[in-house]
Amino acid sequence: MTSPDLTPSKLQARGVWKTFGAAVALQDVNLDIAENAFITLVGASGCGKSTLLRTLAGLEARSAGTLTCNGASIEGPGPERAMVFQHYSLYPWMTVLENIKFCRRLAVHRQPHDSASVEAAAGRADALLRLMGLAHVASHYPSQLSGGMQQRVAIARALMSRPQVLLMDEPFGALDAQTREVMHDLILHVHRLERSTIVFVTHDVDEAIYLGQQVVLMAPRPGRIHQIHSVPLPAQREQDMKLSPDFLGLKRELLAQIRATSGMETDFDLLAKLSRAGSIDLAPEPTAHPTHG
Ligand SMILES: Nc1ncnc2c1ncn2[C@@H]1O[C@H](COP(=O)(O)OP(=O)(O)OP(=O)(O)O)[C@@H](O)[C@H]1O
Repeated sequence: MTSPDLTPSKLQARGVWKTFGAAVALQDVNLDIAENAFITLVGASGCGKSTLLRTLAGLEARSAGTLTCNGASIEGPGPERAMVFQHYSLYPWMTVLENIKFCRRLAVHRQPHDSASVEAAAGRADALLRLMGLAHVASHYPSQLSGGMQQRVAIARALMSRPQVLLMDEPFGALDAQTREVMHDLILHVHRLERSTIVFVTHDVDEAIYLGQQVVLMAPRPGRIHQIHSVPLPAQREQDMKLSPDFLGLKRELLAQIRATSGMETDFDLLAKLSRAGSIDLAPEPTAHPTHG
């Protein structure tokens, strides 16, 4: 993860802390994210994944340390960084196309613009509609779309201003398993095409491995980076790879680390404990066979 000094990181954290009163959400976070990387953040609930993402977005101020994008200190949101949330946050009274163009419209109002820039924006919106498979619903309203479609609109909207960095907070968390798989391949395609740097938060270890070139495993109380794993899979992902020994080996290791760092008990641990306490008997009673005399 650490880049040589000659190729500066796109995003860099040095000694970053974030506290909420007595709670330490981030403890001494150091991270280098290279340009065009796809990084996933995974870990038990409360380990600081969202807080780290929000500080990178500039939505949350850090308590200590330095955080840079392109070498410049992050002191708030910026046009080079876009965020996608789990809940689609679309404007219900706008069509799909209007939603996608909306952020761009805000930006244009801040700058002098000419017909060429407006035309370029229209071309970009059309290209994103096609890329995200939304061309046939351009004039629909969000309530007429499935959850997966709504999230595609939210991603297209985030991409409209050509951000260099896409920060995604459990964007597929509310989708069903099949839709998630489609979205995984779509976001990998978007990453290849747009050449953006993506930081993606998830609870789901399979999702973290399938999408990430590197998986940053975080641990709670205090929130911190536990270990950074490189994903030993070919760059061009295919769904079948989820059954490969490399995938399953990393999955096993990540799950064990999440359990160990969170003090989480599996259902089996809990059953074993109850059994030892005498509250439950796991061993089946030997069945008494009727004797036929
Ligand atoms: N605004 C806030 N005020 C107080 N405490 C907060 C706030 N935001 C986060 N925290 C605390 O900081 C810690 C990290 O929270 P965070 O939401 O970043 O974790 P997470 O790994 O994203 O969790 P989850 O996976 O459950 O979303 C938690 O203990 C949380 O309670």
